[in-house]
Amino acid sequence: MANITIALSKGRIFEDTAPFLKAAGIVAQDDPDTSRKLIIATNNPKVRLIMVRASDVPTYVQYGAADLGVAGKDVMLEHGGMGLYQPLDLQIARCRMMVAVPEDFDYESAVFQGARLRVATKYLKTARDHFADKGMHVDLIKLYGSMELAPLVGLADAIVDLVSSGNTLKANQLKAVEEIMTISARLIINQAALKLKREAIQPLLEAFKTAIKTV
Ligand SMILES: Nc1ncnc2c1ncn2[C@@H]1O[C@H](COP(=O)(O)OP(=O)(O)OP(=O)(O)O)[C@@H](O)[C@H]1O
Ligand SMILES: O=P(O)(O)OC[C@H]1O[C@H](OP(=O)(O)OP(=O)(O)O)[C@H](O)[C@@H]1O
Repeated sequence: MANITIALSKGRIFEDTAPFLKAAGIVAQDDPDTSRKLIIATNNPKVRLIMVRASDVPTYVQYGAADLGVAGKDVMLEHGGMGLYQPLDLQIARCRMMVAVPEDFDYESAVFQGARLRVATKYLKTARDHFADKGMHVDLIKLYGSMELAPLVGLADAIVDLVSSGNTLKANQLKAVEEIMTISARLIINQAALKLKREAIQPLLEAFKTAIKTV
């Protein structure tokens, strides 16, 4: 069997992917949340995990530094998906991409009046497409995290960010005003690797597919 490298990010993607790996007979030898190792061996000497930033997962897989990976739809939309197969929606790390504003901001009126809003986000492509579809002119401000802060300190009128429980919005006196799309994480595969290492990858793919219903 060929050697297989799987790119994951620590935290929820690693935790939610672990049951799928287990279903394929793969168990990590270290916990990435406590270990500083970036390459993690598994019980299978032919399979290793690499731990990268969530938004870097598709890049590692695109260039073949990893054969497989797990990445959110949010990340895939920003990346573009070039050179990648996305055969499975694993239905993990589920959340929603939303537009949010301060609780006392009348978003409907602002949209109706054609106000030019400043929108802070990490998700430039998704936000650009969303507001273009609505025919709205917005000024996008790129941030790398903690978007919820931007409207509180006058950096932006609105944000585009992920929402799950809604607790982060609530804790910062923000409200969701539009859902852009639902988000979940996908298995991604390097297209060349799938052809060259099909024998090793196909059983993994099958195990992941079966596990979607049970995990
Ligand atoms: N609150 C949430 N609930 C459920 N899933 C989420 C939530 N926030 C993000 N996700 C999903 O989990 C993925 C990984 O999130 P994580 O917080 O680990 O990385 P990140 O901080 O968004 O990325 P990066 O480290 O590259 O900046 C996201 O790409 C998204 O698909
Ligand atoms: O609706 P909630 O359940 O409060 O979740 C929403 C929060 O979750 C994500 O951040 P995350 O916890 O991943 O922090 P990070 O982006 O800084 O890693 C997202 O960017 C929101 O801030």
